[in-house]
Amino acid sequence: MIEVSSLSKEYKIVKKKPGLSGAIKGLVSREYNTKHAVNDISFSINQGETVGYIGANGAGKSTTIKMLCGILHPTSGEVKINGLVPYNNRKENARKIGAVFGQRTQLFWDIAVKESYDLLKHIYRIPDQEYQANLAYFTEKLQLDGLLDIPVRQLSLGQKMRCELAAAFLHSPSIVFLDEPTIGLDVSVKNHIRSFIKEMNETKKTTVLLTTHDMQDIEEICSRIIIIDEGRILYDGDLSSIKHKFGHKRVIQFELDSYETLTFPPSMEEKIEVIENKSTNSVMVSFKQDEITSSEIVSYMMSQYQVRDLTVNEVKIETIVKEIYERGV
Ligand SMILES: Nc1ncnc2c1ncn2[C@@H]1O[C@H](COP(=O)(O)OP(=O)(O)OP(=O)(O)O)[C@@H](O)[C@H]1O
Repeated sequence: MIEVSSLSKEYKIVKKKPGLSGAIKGLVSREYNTKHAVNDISFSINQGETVGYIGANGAGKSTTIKMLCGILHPTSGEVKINGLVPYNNRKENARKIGAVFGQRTQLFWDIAVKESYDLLKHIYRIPDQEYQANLAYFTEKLQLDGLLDIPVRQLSLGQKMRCELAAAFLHSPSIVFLDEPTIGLDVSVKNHIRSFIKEMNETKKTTVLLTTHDMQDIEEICSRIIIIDEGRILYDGDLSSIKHKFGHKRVIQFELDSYETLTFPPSMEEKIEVIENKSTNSVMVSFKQDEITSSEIVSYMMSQYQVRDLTVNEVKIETIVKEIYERGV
């Protein structure tokens, strides 16, 4: 379990004075600006939850994750990971958590991947049986065969990220922090990585805290999102309720057999917008979910026309998040 209460982190940034005289004065007396990177945030995450921690560049995501991992001390407030304060118990905390920082590696650059894993086995004191079982499982799931004997520096980005994920899960952590795990990867590797993370959550009940700018990662992995902006929490709740709240517009596309004219009852007509393409017999109906339901529209169309196919398009999470940044919750 992750418990964060009134957590803040300030960075002191030296004010630079202009010119040579400014630089010399700066050697004697320094002035600072204060950056409130994380500003009084509180949340708790239960074992087995999958939470997306999202926000614009510079919102304070990495700073939060670094405090949760124990790398940074907060300026005020507190973090507890399974009852332990991470920055006061770094070693103990490290045994319980796994981390992937998409832009950095925890593998050793010049030695074969398998040798890095062997070192991690010793660092984390992983029992031999557990290590062998995990390694075999990850080799199959992440298709690591053929990569284990290669030095990390020779791997492609996608290969390296698959190896990084295995490294993060090798000691069976109960919580993983994933900071941009799919950055720069092609669609097929992204899918592979997303399904692996989902499977680890479902089978081992690993808690996942995921930071990403790729909203598809969030859609596919997370059931809850926390949105941070300028160090403060803007939204904390499940993905489905925010979609319900903001995803007012839905679109249903119908493919029909040939028909004469398209008509709707007046009570329905005033709640929908219809775009018709007679040449392809396709009809697009858009509507607000709080005014009329998809099933009312679909039932009506099925009763009046020969419907060959239909698709319901959900509003995209990207659109919702953009709207929240722009006008708040
Ligand atoms: N070591 C540091 N010294 C001074 N300021 C810092 C330091 N690290 C981060 N900051 C500032 O704190 C703020 C939050 O940074 P942070 O890296 O936590 O954001 P982020 O949400 O992870 O951004 P990104 O999506 O770009 O990675 C930013 O304004 C950043 O410039």
